[in-house]
Amino acid sequence: MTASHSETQPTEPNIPATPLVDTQLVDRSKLSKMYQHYVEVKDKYPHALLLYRVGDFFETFFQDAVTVSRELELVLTSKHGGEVGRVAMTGVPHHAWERYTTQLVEKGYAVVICDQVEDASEAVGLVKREVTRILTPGTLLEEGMLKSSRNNYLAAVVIAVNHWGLAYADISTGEFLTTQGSNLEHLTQEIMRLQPSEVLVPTNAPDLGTLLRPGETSPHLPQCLPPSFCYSLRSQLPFTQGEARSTLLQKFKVRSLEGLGCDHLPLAVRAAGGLLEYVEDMQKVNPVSLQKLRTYTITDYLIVDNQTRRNLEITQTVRDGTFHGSLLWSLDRTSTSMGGRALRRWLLQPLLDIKGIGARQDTIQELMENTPLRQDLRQLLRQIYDLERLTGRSGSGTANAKDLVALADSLTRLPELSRLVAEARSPFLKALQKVPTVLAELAEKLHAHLVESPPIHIKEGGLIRTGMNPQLDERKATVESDQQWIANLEVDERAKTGIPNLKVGFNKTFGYYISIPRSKSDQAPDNYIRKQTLTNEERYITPELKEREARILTARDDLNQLEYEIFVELRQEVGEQAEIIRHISRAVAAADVLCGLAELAVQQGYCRPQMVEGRGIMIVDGRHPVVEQSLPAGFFVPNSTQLGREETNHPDAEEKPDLVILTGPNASGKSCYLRQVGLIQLMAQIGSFVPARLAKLGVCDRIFTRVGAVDDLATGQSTFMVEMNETANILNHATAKSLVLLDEIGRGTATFDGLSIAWAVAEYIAVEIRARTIFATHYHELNELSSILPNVANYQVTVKELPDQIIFLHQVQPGGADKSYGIEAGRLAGLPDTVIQRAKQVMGQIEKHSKIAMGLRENLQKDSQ
Ligand SMILES: Nc1ncnc2c1ncn2[C@@H]1O[C@H](COP(=O)(O)OP(=O)(O)OP(=O)(O)O)[C@@H](O)[C@H]1O
Repeated sequence: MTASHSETQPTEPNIPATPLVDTQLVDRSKLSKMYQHYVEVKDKYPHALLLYRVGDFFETFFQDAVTVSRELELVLTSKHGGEVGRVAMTGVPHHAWERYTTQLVEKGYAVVICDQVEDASEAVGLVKREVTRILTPGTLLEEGMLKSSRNNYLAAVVIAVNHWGLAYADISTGEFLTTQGSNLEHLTQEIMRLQPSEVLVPTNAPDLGTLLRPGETSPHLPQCLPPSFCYSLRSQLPFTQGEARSTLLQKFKVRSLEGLGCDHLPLAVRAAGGLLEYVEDMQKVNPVSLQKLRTYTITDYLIVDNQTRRNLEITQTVRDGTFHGSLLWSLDRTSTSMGGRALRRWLLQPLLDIKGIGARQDTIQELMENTPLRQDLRQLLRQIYDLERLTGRSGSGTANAKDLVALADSLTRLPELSRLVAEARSPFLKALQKVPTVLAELAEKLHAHLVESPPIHIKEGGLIRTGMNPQLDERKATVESDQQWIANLEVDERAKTGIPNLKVGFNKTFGYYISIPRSKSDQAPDNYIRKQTLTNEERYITPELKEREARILTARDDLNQLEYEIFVELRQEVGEQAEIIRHISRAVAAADVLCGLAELAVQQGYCRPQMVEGRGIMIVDGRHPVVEQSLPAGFFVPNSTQLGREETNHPDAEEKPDLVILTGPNASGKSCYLRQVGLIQLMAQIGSFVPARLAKLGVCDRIFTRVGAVDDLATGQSTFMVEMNETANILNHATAKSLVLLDEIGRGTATFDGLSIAWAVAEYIAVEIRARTIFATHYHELNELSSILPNVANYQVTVKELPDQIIFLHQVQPGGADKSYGIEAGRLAGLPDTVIQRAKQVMGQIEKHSKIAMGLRENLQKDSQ
């Protein structure tokens, strides 16, 4: 398709550019027709970048041209816009729009695609154009724009003083959930967990519709919303109770919200209703099918705050933010994208409910014990494509024929899957035993209609098999006979003219033509009309050929059109079954996660942790799941853990401390041990088996970590202030059911301040909170606490000291380290000898005069008398 010539003035990049760049300031009456239309569309989408199809390009003008050229590093040029003169312009080839748009959307822009909807060659006057797609970071459907391994969430928040409602949806998979809470800090945490691509915020801002890109601020954005996301400022109206309620009732065709579980949650309703309205608004261009709204409660899950998620490197490493080296990386043995996404969701939302954990464990256990079942299942799962997203694209009318074939192939695997698990006993496998017959029928129908390997384009034919539709077959026969006619023509004309290398060819400009070498052109018969002369050939047409051509092209267009219509009908049928397909997809995803975890448990020798209601954490020979996989087999030194003193009348009321003071030289393995305990607990609460010989774990309500010292330059806070903020957060929120992992506290200030704070924090946790805690420190003075408080114990990571080196044993043993080896580490690192000697001298002096520990003990004993 090309635009009519009058529309595409040649661009002249070298012209000194003072082009017009603002659609608001331009005298519209002086714009040529196409630009007038452009500006009209732009008016409707003032906050999005408008990409406008002109010939083989998507072009953008005025202020958008400046933005697009800056963001995509494209040349900014200009074009004649009519009497007004030149307007700023930049463009991208039409076939590459997805690639360029992805970059813009990733940078936080909304993009509107205005495409030509009629063939430019047939257009009378201005080519007809319409908005065919609106893309915002949270409403993507295109396969190339989404990451298969993670959900792409659109969220909406409603805040009323200290209370909040949060809804979120993944348009590509249909997931739609809502919740509400009464602590704004929880809202922040929940948004951080979800990492939404776009968050809708109702405001009374004057610039409604604005999409704030990550880091951009607005006085209309509530403070509790973390700045690292895209926020879309929306009108308040759809978020009001009345509007939101009726949007939900209408959408889900229910009389009351009771069935959706949110009738008593007004803020959750408002957020969900507002989100739905936004999606429906988009839907005018691209329909989206969302699943039925589900309501959840954040306190039903283990709370892992952002700090802990980062410190425990759950989805990415701290050092360089990569997936490789994260917990998710080490656990992921899934076979499908749906399973990969589900595992990520589970890891970010571990369970509290022992029954729920048990159901997952039972499934893993069955799959571990039944190796053939596990292997066959993994084999079969690998043949299942992304049913969730394929269904989403079908429902929204963006799936192509290849997508439907992939979907049909995957649906065909489901009955095989259910036969495979027919004898299974565990809950997640049983869920696969019944596959609705309608899906097998649908798969059969799709396979029967669609050719095995259809083209990507759906309007150019070649999609539907012969024998499915008599009218289609008739049209195919006509086209085939026409093609045969053309083929015969070449043979006939060669015979007639005696020119052996005469050919019949086709191109877009001239249609069918007869080509003769120039040397033989004098032999061209009289009825040949010369159309084009090339270096070596002459091209002709004949009236007969042209007549036939018109017929052929019409017949082909008719055929393609009918194929397209049949395809769209099939696609709609898939869309109608979206709910059922997605239901089974969720079951497949869960089985895939568990099958992967079973495989992992077998490969790595994990054990099934016994989950209990009490506070005890008992791990025998635990290992760090990631470090272990990064080291050669057998190199990781396992270590055990005992934490969580039970009430004295409890049968398990043995000598388990609540708080462990962990000391040991630099690089001996303190941090590794600390994280290992957190990761084992977290893995256990997603239902996974754990890297240990034996484990008995009381369920935790929250895991807190305070690790390392990183300057938070973004918020301008010093290392020490970050540390204190994080510590304050822990002390204010931890409970006796929490697990607290502290790696160094008080190091960012003067030694005595630091030590005093560390001491007081440890004491407060052990005495007031009684959270299960491991406190790694270089302040050996803290070892004194264990002689004062009964629920504190000392552990150390041991090393072997040789005359000129230290051997790291990585073994955690009872007792406090009596030496810090810091000076030794400095010597090994190459500090000059004189500095080392002097340091030893100074240390000797300090130790001689230090009465910190003794003084504290005396005071505390006095206090307790
Ligand atoms: N149990 C173990 N088995 C084998 N190697 C281990 C073990 N624990 C730790 N390591 C190795 O030792 C390295 C140092 O461990 P880690 O960072 O935990 O030390 P650290 O005591 O916290 O040091 P620092 O006090 O300097 O922070 C790790 O990168 C890891 O490769």
